[in-house]
Amino acid sequence: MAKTTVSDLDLNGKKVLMRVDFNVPIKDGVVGDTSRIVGAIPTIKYVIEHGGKAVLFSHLGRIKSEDDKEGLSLRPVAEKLSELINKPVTFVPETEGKKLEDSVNDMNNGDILLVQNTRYEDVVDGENIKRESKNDPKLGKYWASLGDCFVNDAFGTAHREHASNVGIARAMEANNKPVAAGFLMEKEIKFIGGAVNDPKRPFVAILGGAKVSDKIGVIDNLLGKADKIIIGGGMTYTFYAAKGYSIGNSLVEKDKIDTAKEILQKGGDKIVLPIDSVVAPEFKNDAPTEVVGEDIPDGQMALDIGPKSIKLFEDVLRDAKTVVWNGPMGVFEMSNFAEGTLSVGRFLGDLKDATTVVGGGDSTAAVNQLGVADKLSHVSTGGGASLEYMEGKTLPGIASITDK
Ligand SMILES: Nc1ncnc2c1ncn2[C@@H]1O[C@H](COP(=O)(O)OP(=O)(O)O)[C@@H](O)[C@H]1O
Ligand SMILES: O=C(OP(=O)(O)O)[C@H](O)COP(=O)(O)O
Ligand SMILES: [Mg+2]
Repeated sequence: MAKTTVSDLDLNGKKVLMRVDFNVPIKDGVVGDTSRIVGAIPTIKYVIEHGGKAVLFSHLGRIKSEDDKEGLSLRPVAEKLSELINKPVTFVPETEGKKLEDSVNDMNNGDILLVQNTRYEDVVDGENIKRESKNDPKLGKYWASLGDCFVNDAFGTAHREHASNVGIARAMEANNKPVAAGFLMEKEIKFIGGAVNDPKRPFVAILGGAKVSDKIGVIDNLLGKADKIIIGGGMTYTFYAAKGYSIGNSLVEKDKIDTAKEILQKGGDKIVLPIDSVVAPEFKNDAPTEVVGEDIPDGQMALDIGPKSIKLFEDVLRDAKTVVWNGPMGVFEMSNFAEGTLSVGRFLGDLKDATTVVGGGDSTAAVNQLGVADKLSHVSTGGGASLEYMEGKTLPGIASITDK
């Protein structure tokens, strides 16, 4: 890679600002899947073992109001990191101010500090101003002023142009301070880059999850590359709406229905949609469930693909030689809506002679829950990031790392 990496830096005694992607599943204050934390540990260890002071930044979830903040504190992640790396981790519950500055200045070589969720800066005094997510240059400049160099190891966030990745990098470069990639970033770029260049065919992409408007655009590009594109999960119902099916209270992004129509027209029978769904009247694991066909009844929401869809998808995947999967097939965090996701994961684990790539914070959690991660070719910490990288897009998080 023609990018500066952490091993090119002089770290001894330096305040090393690091962007990591610790956007991990948390339920009732307890961290679920730890892949993204574990993934960043080699770089963190390298920094502290070379005498650096590691100052970590990450986002967690999406903050739209003051009420979102408490449940999206990074404190449980600091505790989990400390347990996994077997060292104390200082957590600073603020994203700016004297306490943060003093805490950084008080660090000794080899210390680790985690700053509060960078998206706390999206809502200031109750106003949703998106300082972090819209990359307010003043914020990047402020954070950059806290350190001597910047290491970006957040591959999962590389498709975002935010203050805590691109903003810090630009401000650092403006002051002639180094900006480098971490080892996870390096590893992901190497693998994802090769995964779909000249793929062995049939090449099947599976797209699900909940980030419909983010990821629907990728399908258009994948149409030119993949032999089949399976749509599942929350992505399904925007396509159902485009086909004129009723969708009840299922997840839908209305302003993407036209995009879905265009994709269906262009893709023809390349696009494979679920033919049945598990529905419930409420977003709750103990709500009564029912399997329905392509029309979702009023008052019901579709929370998983049904058994016929699982069979259909398996038939499409059976001969595949390359499979790329991002986004769960249902709300797998609730056991009654997990079967679709777990079945697809199991099937991929058993596919013979195929390159299988699974990406995304939540999809990774699902394959780890199943214990099939070892049977896959690559499990990526990035969902949206790996999809956009495969499309051949320049990811802002990567572009902002200094060229060698
Ligand atoms: N039918 C559905 N309705 C609502 N949410 C869904 C549905 N299917 C999947 N999801 C949700 O999608 C989320 C994951 O989506 P996403 O973040 O795009 O995937 P990844 O993290 O793997 O990239 C999960 O939290 C899951 O509960
Ligand atoms: O979890 C993430 O992406 P993913 O859900 O596509 O795997 C990244 O941390 C990016 O999060 P964002 O989509 O809220 O910017
Ligand atoms: Mg996710």
